[in-house]
Amino acid sequence: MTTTSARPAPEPGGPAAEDSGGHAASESALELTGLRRTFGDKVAVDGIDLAVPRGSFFGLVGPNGAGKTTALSMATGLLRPSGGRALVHGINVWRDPVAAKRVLGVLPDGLALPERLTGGELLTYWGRFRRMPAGVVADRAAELMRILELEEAEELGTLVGEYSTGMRKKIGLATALLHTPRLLVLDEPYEAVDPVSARVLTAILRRFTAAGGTIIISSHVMSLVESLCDRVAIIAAGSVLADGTLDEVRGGRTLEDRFVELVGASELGEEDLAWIGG
Ligand SMILES: Nc1ncnc2c1ncn2[C@@H]1O[C@H](COP(=O)(O)OP(=O)(O)OP(=O)(O)O)[C@@H](O)[C@H]1O
Repeated sequence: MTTTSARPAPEPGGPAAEDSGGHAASESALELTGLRRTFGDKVAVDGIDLAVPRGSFFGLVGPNGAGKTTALSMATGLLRPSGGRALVHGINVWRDPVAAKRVLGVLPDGLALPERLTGGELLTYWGRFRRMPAGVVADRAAELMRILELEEAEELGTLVGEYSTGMRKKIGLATALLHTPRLLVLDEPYEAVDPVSARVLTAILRRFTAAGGTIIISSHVMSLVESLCDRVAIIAAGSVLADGTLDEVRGGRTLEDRFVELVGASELGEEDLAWIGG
């Protein structure tokens, strides 16, 4: 297990030990160095260092407001860091975003989707946007829609704007998978997804890592992270409190116990909310 230390944060796109192709030779699928983000006086992410080995299934956990979404958004080119660096397979996300996004599949928090397209149209648009051959896009889109049980909605001409929250999650995941990324970064992928679809999602994600891909998920469901992930980081107040293999971080306890121990539990006192229930 490691803990973060306060080290000076390099600037986004700053110097790195890079190869002749301009990309750092890295064993990590994702490497964050001194990554930092402030909003006014608020420090959302406080110079975190994190390395996610290739082929791992990595869980990022932390309480509400810990900085998970902010960190993942900076790591995937969606939010510009105030300082520090993010490398995806050795590619600097903020210096070479096009190359980085080629190997990245992202399911962001609160995904904004074109509302006036059907799911199938969205995948077609997305595939063309990524310059994929039309036939490949059509085949993959049809397969993803079938496996994610969005086929019926497609046949009815349901627009993405009419999708339920779980359906939006699923079509978002399909867009993340379509171009065969090497690193999937999924913010709360299971949120609002029904149990049957969750099983399908798990099978897809396991197949992805079995084929050599790397996955990073954020989640509040500790049992889910324990069952899926081989590596975990616990973050709170913008800092990494622990990271390592699941067993290193748990230290012989459950992940939830370790989480509460590190983050601190708030107890409900006898006098609190005395008015509840009349
Ligand atoms: N656009 C923004 N403007 C101002 N503050 C922000 C903004 N985005 C995030 N924050 C603040 O940064 C901190 C980290 O937020 P973030 O959304 O990254 O947390 P999180 O760990 O993903 O939380 P949750 O588990 O509740 O989704 C919070 O204090 C939040 O209020």
